[in-house]
Amino acid sequence: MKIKAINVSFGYKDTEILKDINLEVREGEFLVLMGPSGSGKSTFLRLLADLEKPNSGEIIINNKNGISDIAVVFQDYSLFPWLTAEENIVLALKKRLKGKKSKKELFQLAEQYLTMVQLGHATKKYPGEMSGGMRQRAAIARALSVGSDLLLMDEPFGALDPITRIQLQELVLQINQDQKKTIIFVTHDAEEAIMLADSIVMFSPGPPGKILECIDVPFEKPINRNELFESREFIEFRDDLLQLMNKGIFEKLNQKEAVEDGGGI
Ligand SMILES: Nc1ncnc2c1ncn2[C@@H]1O[C@H](COP(=O)(O)OP(=O)(O)OP(=O)(O)O)[C@@H](O)[C@H]1O
Repeated sequence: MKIKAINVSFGYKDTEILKDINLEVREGEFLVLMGPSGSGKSTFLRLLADLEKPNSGEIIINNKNGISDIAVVFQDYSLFPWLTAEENIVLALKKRLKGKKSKKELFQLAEQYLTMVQLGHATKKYPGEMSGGMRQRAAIARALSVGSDLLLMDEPFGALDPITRIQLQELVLQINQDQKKTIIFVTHDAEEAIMLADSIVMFSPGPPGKILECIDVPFEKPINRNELFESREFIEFRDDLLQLMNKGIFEKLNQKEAVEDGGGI
């Protein structure tokens, strides 16, 4: 799985949303996208998932399994509410396996995916009957069942309580490591970014959003969360990351004020 964005720009009508995005993602890499609201992170995921096309530039995704669908997990809405957990997964499997498996085999496979995310006990539950954490586990199982090497995740844990969030971070780290999936993950949370990422891409405030910097995370996995959070290296790294994000925001605010002052003359 190789992913490359070359001079990618994208906009709606008269607004440029992303400008000159150049990025290369290694096979098996856990890449985190950070940046202020409106910097185009979700839009960039939509481009990677082929839900939008760039206005210029090129996105190259070489999916070695030959799967054309790319799995996406959003903060919400990744499941059909009128289907049970297992039916949601069977639907994805049906699309992928196109008549190669019997109905019984599809349901068995769905159960395996749900067991993988510790939801083996909840196969018959509807999304509305599950907690937020369970829904996101099911959404991850559904995404895995698509069979793609690439998993795109758009603030998937933003609405979860801290303990569930930590449990699900561990789950995606395990998926990245054990199943060698390449993961591109959007978050606003610096600690989450550092825990998960091999590298972090910081977007500047849009529009148009640009890549401000690409930073390698210097902490070796597996990370002991408690030890890391108490270390000076971590605190300094996190503060630098937040400073980089704030620098972009302040520059943007200053530009805006300059334009408004100029406009008042
Ligand atoms: N369908 C659309 N039509 C026009 N503009 C849009 C559309 N979708 C998004 N935008 C604009 O594109 C810009 C980038 O939005 P996007 O959701 O990609 O940002 P983001 O960095 O993911 O933000 P957040 O962190 O708040 O999720 C925003 O200014 C948004 O208003």
